[in-house]
Amino acid sequence: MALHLQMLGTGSAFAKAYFNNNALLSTDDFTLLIDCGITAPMAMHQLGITPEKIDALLITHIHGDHVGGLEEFAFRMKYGAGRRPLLYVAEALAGPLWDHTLKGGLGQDGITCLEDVFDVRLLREGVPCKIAEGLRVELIRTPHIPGKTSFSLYINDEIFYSADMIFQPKLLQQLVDERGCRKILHEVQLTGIGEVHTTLPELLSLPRKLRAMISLMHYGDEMESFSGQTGEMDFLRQHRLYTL
Ligand SMILES: Nc1ccn([C@@H]2O[C@@H]3COP(=O)(O)O[C@H]3[C@H]2O)c(=O)n1
Ligand SMILES: [Zn+2]
Ligand SMILES: [Zn+2]
Repeated sequence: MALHLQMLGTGSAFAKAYFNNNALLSTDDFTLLIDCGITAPMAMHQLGITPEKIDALLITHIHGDHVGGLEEFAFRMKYGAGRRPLLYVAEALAGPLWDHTLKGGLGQDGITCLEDVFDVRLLREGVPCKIAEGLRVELIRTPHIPGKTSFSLYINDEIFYSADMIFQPKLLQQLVDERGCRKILHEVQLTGIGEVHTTLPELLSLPRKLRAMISLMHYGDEMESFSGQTGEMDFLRQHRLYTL
């Protein structure tokens, strides 16, 4: 079954020309939203996508550009559709997501925990989870910021979707050599040092075979000025439909 990708946004955390780097991944009859950032409600509105049309959410880590839209999503599903959306989240993130991010806004009479607004499915690192027919996801813990637990995704045993992460060339090479990875959707920081992200020069240092598999996302407003400077790698464009 073909997998389709449509990015709600392809921007870095503070990009203004692009929405937050959130992805719609769809099979023929199931749509998963990977991350739901601050700008996700507006991006969905522009695309004519209501929360009811999304079958499940999955979050990679707790930063505003990845979870900041969950409050609106949950409220609209509860008071609009009258149901709890499916939320796939790493065991390690479920507690902090409620306690440190959502409780303040969503907490009220009748809503006292994550499970009151989401149908929570806990994911374990390294254990593939069948989310739908033709859609399996495995969490791979990848370093982002010290003390900030973050998970990249290995999808259908062939597609790597990076969370925000510092450069991990050995992981990328290993996925390709040993696990049959054929496509890499990778965050990129185009300017400055890559203290908490992967820089373009780092990705350009990868072997050509890997570069040819990479599409870039989570980039800044300066993206267009880097046209032609990314070697074999292309920029994912927000809202465009891709078949993976
Ligand atoms: N040590 C850090 C921590 C955070 N940041 C910025 O904050 C953003 C949070 O969302 P992000 O997409 O992970 O990108 C982070 C950096 O821009 C940063 O630049 N350096
Ligand atoms: Zn981010
Ligand atoms: Zn982040």
